[in-house]
Amino acid sequence: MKKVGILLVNLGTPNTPERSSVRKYLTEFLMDNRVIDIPYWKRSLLVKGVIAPFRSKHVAKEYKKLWGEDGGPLLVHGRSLEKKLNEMYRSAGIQVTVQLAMRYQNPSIQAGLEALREEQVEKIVVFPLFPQYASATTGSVAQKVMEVVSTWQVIPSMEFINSYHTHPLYIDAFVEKVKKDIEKYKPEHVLFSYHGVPERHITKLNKEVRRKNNPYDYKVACKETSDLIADKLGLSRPSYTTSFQSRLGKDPWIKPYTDATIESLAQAGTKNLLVVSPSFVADCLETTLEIGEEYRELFESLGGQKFHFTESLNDDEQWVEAIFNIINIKNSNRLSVSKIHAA
Ligand SMILES: C=CC1=C(C)c2cc3[nH]c(cc4nc(cc5[nH]c(cc1n2)c(C)c5CCC(=O)O)C(CCC(=O)O)=C4C)c(C)c3C=C
Ligand SMILES: [Fe+2]
Repeated sequence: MKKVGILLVNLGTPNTPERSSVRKYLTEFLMDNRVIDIPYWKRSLLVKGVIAPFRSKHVAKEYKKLWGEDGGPLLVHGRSLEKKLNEMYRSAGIQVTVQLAMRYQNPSIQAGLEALREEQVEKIVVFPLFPQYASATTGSVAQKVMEVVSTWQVIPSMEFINSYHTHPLYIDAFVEKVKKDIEKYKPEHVLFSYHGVPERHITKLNKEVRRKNNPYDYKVACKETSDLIADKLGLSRPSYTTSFQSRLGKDPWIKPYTDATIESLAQAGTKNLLVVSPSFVADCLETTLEIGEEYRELFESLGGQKFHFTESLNDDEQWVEAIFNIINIKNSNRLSVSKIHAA
């Protein structure tokens, strides 16, 4: 069997929670033309002149709330996941090395790939920690990985797992967590809140892949994930909703927006709400603070009484096993081209 390397990739984290590191992180992130897809000169003015210098103050404060001895939440959860997966392969007697990388800042994709090359792996499986495909996340990770390996003399066999938003093991991992919270809190309504993207991203992508219910259309994919989780929980509409959070800037993002949805739910008399965020497989600023603090305050200010949030998958055993089985090294070893789990 070929020696395989797995590159687990999440979004990124500043090196420290200080404003200067956060500014550097935001600059690298938002200068990616898959994230802010406008001409370079405009993006440069906007990001370097406005967003990074101003936003870094507030974001640094937010990171400081969640920063621990071992770094920010995405790094801490990612390292633990990496360790547990390495142990799982070792105990299964499969020769695999798992490396965590971040698309922006550190540990970098370049360092992760080079560590795998040092291990003399013959094949690399890239597993983005983004279940739903988006050009801004999964697409950007794939582009960066290709940029790095394209400089090598020997390009190993590569597999890009570019979507797993309907994979039963990913769905079940969330179902188990939400089921426990439903039993505990007995919410009247479950809100599935995903990170949003600008509408323009989806329009561009749908010009490229012209398929009904295109699985790479992020909005379609998020709704499919919600429906699958809801179905397994025995929930039916209107007792659950899908919405989109974390928008940035003035352009229209995909709707409905989470804040507007929470407002409507509260105004319609919902008192007990559970929020689940399946686009994040690790807790981070956008879950713990945006949902756990901002949206809680919003709901309560409009008469809501009980606001609950389901923790993400982080390094749960069930999630570790799910990744192990989604990647399925024994089968994937026979393949040398990209495999799409969603289609
Ligand atoms: C145009 C801007 C952005 C797009 C498009 C975008 C897409 C996108 N992002 C994630 C996942 C995460 N984003 C996170 C933080 C974050 N996202 C943006 C902007 C865009 N994201 C910013 C500016 C930030 C930084 C924080 C802030 O300023 O609000 C994070 C959390 C990082 C952490 O906590 O350490 C994640 C994860 C997805 C999945 C996605 C598209 C589908
Ligand atoms: Fe984001």
